[in-house]
Amino acid sequence: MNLGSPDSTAVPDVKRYLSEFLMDKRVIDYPWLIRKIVVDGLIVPRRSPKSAEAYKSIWWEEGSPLIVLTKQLQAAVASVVKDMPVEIAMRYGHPSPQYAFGKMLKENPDLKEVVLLPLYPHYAMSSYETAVEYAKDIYQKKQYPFKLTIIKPYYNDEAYIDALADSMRPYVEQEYDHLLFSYHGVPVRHIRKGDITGQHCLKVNDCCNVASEAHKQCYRHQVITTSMLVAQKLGIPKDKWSVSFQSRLGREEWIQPYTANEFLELPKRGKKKLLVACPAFVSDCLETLEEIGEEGKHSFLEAGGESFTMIPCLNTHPAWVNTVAKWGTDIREGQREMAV
Ligand SMILES: C=CC1=C(C)c2cc3[nH]c(cc4nc(cc5[nH]c(cc1n2)c(C)c5CCC(=O)O)C(CCC(=O)O)=C4C)c(C)c3C=C
Ligand SMILES: [Fe+2]
Ligand SMILES: [Fe+2]
Repeated sequence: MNLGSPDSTAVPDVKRYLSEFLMDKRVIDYPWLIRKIVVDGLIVPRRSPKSAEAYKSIWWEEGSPLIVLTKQLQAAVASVVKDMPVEIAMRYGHPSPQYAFGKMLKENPDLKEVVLLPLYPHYAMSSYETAVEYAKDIYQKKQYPFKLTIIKPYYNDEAYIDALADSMRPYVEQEYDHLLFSYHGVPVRHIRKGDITGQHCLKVNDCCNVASEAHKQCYRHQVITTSMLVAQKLGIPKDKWSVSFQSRLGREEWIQPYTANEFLELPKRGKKKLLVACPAFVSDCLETLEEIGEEGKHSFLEAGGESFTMIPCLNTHPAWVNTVAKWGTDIREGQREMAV
């Protein structure tokens, strides 16, 4: 299950998509009436034409890159686990979890268990949590006869880290000055709100590096961990990589450092040949192809950078396809460590 995209790059379709996305109470978590005024009264009308232009610049003949790449992942996994049906669903737009569950059940009337893999390695209220809660709601309302098993965030899973490192290795074998892990950002408030202990996140000094139960839901801790494990696996020294956060929306403070600022600062520190990886996204999408690959590249080169290389997301990398297939078969065979 992935995030979803508009049905087309036409402004009305982008409006519909942005409204569904931003009216989600786990994305813009204001009381309903305020959310409605801010989202449908201000953000959506202002943002839709600009967003539609951005989508146009990355759209493929077959459709949105995020949807096309998720379909390609589905086909690749299905070709490995030939005896297990594989479907895709989106949190917003199409296909919905209801469509995917219904299709699987229709084609396999004695279906016993469905394994849901959120295509987000890290826990965030606005990504993993909303996808899972939405699918669970539909599952409960429709009273499907099968069991629903959900894969937990895999940000530190060995097979996931191996696959990510494999996909990045050819790039780090070339000459470069710095590797930037750019993750989708979230508001600072969401990090505090998700702290299950109520006394750890952004309260304890260097919180993300101090062991805590809070890390089960701490996006910042989880993305730092992924970056550290991948850098270790690839043998990249500490001063040659860093983490930053992109895609900020609104005036509120989001977690820092901001990727857009890093693109301006890195050349000043002599980091002129840059590699960028975006592991918050499993499939390349608007936020990687346009925000980083087009806008980000332009601003880094304008600020004195010499070369800018974007490392593709996992997409259909064979190591990732095999990992997903193995998680599915392991769960079917009763090994449940991956499940929530
Ligand atoms: C790690 C995954 C994601 C988190 C966390 C997340 C939080 C988040 N996003 C917005 C607002 C927007 N995000 C948009 C696009 C977008 N976001 C993600 C993933 C996460 N978002 C993806 C994969 C995409 C790309 C979708 C695609 O079709 O390619 C957009 C829409 C595009 C735009 O107008 O910029 C918005 C808006 C918020 C507010 C938020 C956390 C609170
Ligand atoms: Fe987003
Ligand atoms: Fe933390």
